[in-house]
Amino acid sequence: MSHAWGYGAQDGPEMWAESFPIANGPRQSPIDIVPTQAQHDPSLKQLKLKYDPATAKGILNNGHSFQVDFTDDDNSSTLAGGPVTGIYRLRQFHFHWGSSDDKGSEHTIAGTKFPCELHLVHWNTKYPNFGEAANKPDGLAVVGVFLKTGSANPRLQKVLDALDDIRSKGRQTTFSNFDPKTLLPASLDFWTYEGSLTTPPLLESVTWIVLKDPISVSPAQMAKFRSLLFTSEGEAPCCMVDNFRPPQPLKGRKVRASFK
Ligand SMILES: NS(=O)(=O)c1ccc(NC(=S)OCCc2ccsc2)cc1
Ligand SMILES: [Zn+2]
Repeated sequence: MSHAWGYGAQDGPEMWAESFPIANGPRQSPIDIVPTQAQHDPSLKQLKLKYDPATAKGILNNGHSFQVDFTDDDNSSTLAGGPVTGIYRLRQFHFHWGSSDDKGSEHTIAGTKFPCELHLVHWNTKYPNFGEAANKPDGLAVVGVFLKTGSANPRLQKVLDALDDIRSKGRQTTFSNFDPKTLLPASLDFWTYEGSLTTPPLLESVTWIVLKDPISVSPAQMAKFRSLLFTSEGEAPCCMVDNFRPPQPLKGRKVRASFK
């Protein structure tokens, strides 16, 4: 049975539970983060991110977003500290965005939506590989970064310039010598909670680490994201926009803050 899913009226987030019943599970993502209800946890360690630009491999339009993939056969690019135990390896990063600047992020802050959200996806090296880690409760750690409209962000430009080569679903090209740390804000203050993948298979295996501070993106740069297509070459073109899942019920989960 095909588990074809998307973000349209017929195959979007409201329909996903039909093929992926975990969509109504106890630890689904994203969520609305309410800062006044998050508890400062002084036992949370500082986030330790170590990325080697040489591990950047390629950039792919996967029909839902685009992702920059990294070689993850050693501990060259890793996440440690913060809320996690052990070492997690960087697998890929990707984004979610809207058709207009008033929406696009998956997590929201007290109901506020951002035009775009970056996800850096890591897997726990206590498991042999991503696929094995992806279905374990402590298998994945995703760092979320909000993008806020303002001045152009020069650090995004290399990624955005590559989009011309991957306009349609299935297109990919090489993407090398890139340090994703350049995409992060100055402060690594974060909120953290136990959640899931925000797209099918919606596995409840993600420790979410959502940074408090956004990075900037200009309206012209947002237009570049929106120039991508959900569709393959030869199909009627459908703009890749609004590829975000709305916030899901908290179901009693606690959100912790690394800062006061
Ligand atoms: N938006 S998200 O960061 O929660 C996110 C991250 C990764 C994925 N899925 C990936 S990388 O799937 C790779 C294929 C796979 C293998 C085992 S389970 C999925 C989906 C959503
Ligand atoms: Zn994502």
